Amino acid sequence: MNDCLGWGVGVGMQDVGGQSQCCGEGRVLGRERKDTRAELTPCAEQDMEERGSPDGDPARSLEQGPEGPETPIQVVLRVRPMSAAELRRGQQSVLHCSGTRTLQVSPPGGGPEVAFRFGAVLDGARTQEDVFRACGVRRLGELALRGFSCTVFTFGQTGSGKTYTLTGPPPQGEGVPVPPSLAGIMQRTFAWLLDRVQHLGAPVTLRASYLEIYNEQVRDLLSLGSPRPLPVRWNKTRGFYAEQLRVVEFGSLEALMELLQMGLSRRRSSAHALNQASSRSHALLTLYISRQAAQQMPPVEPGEPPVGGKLCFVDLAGSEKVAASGSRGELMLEANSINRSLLALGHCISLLLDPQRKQSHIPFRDSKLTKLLADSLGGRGVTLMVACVSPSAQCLPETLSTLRYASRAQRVTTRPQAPKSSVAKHPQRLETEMLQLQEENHRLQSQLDQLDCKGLSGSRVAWAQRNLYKMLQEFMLENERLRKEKSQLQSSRDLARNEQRILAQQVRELERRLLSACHRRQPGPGLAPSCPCLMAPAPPCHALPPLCSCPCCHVCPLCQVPLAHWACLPRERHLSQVLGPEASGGRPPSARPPPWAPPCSPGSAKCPRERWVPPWGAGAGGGWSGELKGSPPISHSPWPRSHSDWTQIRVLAEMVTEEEVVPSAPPLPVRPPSTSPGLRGDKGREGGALMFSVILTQNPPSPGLCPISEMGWVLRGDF
Ligand SMILES: Nc1ncnc2c1ncn2[C@@H]1O[C@H](COP(=O)(O)OP(=O)(O)OP(=O)(O)O)[C@@H](O)[C@H]1O
Repeated sequence: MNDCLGWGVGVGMQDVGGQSQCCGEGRVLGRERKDTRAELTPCAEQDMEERGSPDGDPARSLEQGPEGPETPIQVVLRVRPMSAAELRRGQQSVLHCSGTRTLQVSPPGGGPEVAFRFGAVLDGARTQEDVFRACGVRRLGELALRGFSCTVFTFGQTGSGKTYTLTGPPPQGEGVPVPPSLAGIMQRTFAWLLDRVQHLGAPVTLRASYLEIYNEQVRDLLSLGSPRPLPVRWNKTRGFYAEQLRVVEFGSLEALMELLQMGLSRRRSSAHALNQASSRSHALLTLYISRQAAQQMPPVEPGEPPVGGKLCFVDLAGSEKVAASGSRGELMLEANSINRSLLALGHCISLLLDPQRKQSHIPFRDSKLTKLLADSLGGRGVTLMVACVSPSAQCLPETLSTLRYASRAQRVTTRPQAPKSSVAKHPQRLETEMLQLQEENHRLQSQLDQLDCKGLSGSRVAWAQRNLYKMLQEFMLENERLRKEKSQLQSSRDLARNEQRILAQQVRELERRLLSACHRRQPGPGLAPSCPCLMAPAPPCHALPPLCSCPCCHVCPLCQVPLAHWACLPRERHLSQVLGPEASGGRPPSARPPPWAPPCSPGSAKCPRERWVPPWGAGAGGGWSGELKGSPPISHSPWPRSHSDWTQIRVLAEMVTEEEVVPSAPPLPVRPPSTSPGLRGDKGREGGALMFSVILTQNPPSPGLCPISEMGWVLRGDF
């Protein structure tokens, strides 16, 4: 039997050496796909056909563009014979091959028959050699020699004959060789390839790698030491690949067979109810074929694929119902891992069927298996799938599942493309590629940054939320505290304003009384003071004769008691200091300095010998700098010259504040300031009443000139 499958990439059987190996009918598979796409088609008797090159030379196809034409995954169905155990149990066969491409399923109990159509259907009577030929693996080998990336993978439930199909039965005992007739597709392909290479007459370098995916870990079956997990990486030129995978160069069939045996012996397998030698991992053996002598080949950069084509054999672990296989413990874990990765593979295949989805995201990254098969399934490879099923009625559900899976897979297309030798690249193309790579690098970097931001923003958001909440709480407490403080300050301010108002009244009253006292001492015609509020004079007070009975005079200016009940105890002291002995009955203030007055030596020029005269009254020798607006200046000096002057100010200040005022240093006036703090008399209200204001600024023109300024005491108000 000749090879029976062909590929739309133009698997011309003109070989690399120019010899024709196989002639096909030249029917385009694209046209045939219409037939093969039908998942359930009426049975149609058709002989297995040889299909050769539809398009001729693949190199010509590649000239059509950067990517080859769309090529469907080829699917061959193999039905193994009933096993001895199944026959013993008297199980029926429910599968019947109808021609070379159609499988009929006859459910037990007389249900409706269903048929599946594939590229080739091989029943249990077919030999290993038949399978090898029917699968057209030699054509794949030719493509690999031309630089294409080709994959053969077996698929099916556990015990359906996948490993048998690819590598033949396991040895029956130690040292018992497997008969050559039972050799699987792989050994046959190896033999063909080595023979082919020998007859090429051109240098070819062959290398091999072998890995398994066991419990989602990639392990190197050809590693020098014990297999250890390998990371799966991706780059643009190579796609997904297992990093640090050992690639072994070989030059003979024996060497390659040894590598195969080495890998098979290392691969994980166990016994369960459905298979005595069940593979517990997916195994991938890859042959790298380079049309250059090893010496001519450029050194392989890390992450760079070996130059040339490749031929990959994938023996998938079987899907398994643990209830049926009776797997427990580790076996069950393995089964779960196997089923998960097969599910991911099936998902990718389903998505690849949708032409629109194919352009978008296919979740190859969902498992190591789909990563490593990404190029074979949806990329630039040429792919053959051998679906294996058991004919037993007991396996029918799994068999139907495999058939549906395979039917879907054969609708998946790839765009085979031969990798170019890096040395043959045109400089301009290299430059373009470099720019593309740089662009991609930037894009990936920005994606990574975004991911970082997102990834970090999640934790940062949580952190910020926690901290913001704490901060908010603190702010609320602070706010509450500030509110309380503010309301306290406001009430203090109101109190102070009240106090200030009262003090102002007191000062006014004092001024009036002082004025009255002065008038009494210096009586003159027509000088009787009139009340600023123009009311009639009030009855005499027990301390001072009130000037009037206006409301502003109803409070004692000294002790703030209503005048009618005035019993001001400190008035004597105040009055004696301010008004002199005539009013208080004691010593005059000038002769009796207050206790805070700075000491002065008798006879000193600065010693206040004269009696203090208020600015509004003529003084003998000293005076206050305050000016009486609207009146001629009374003071001889524009600035207080002596301690007594300041003393009087303090007395006034004390009377205003009702507190003792202690200057920090005695005043030493040197020169009059340009803008001096002072006591200004102002003619205030209508009616010509006298109003005075004391403005004591905190910024004296020169330090030391104003003791009150030095005290930092500021009083601003109307008197
Ligand atoms: N075509 C066949 N002819 C004869 N025996 C076969 C055939 N196919 C499979 N067998 C036998 O069936 C049993 C199971 O086969 P195999 O181990 O290849 O199944 P499998 O699909 O690889 O199972 P698993 O997925 O568990 O590894 C083996 O004993 C094998 O020799």
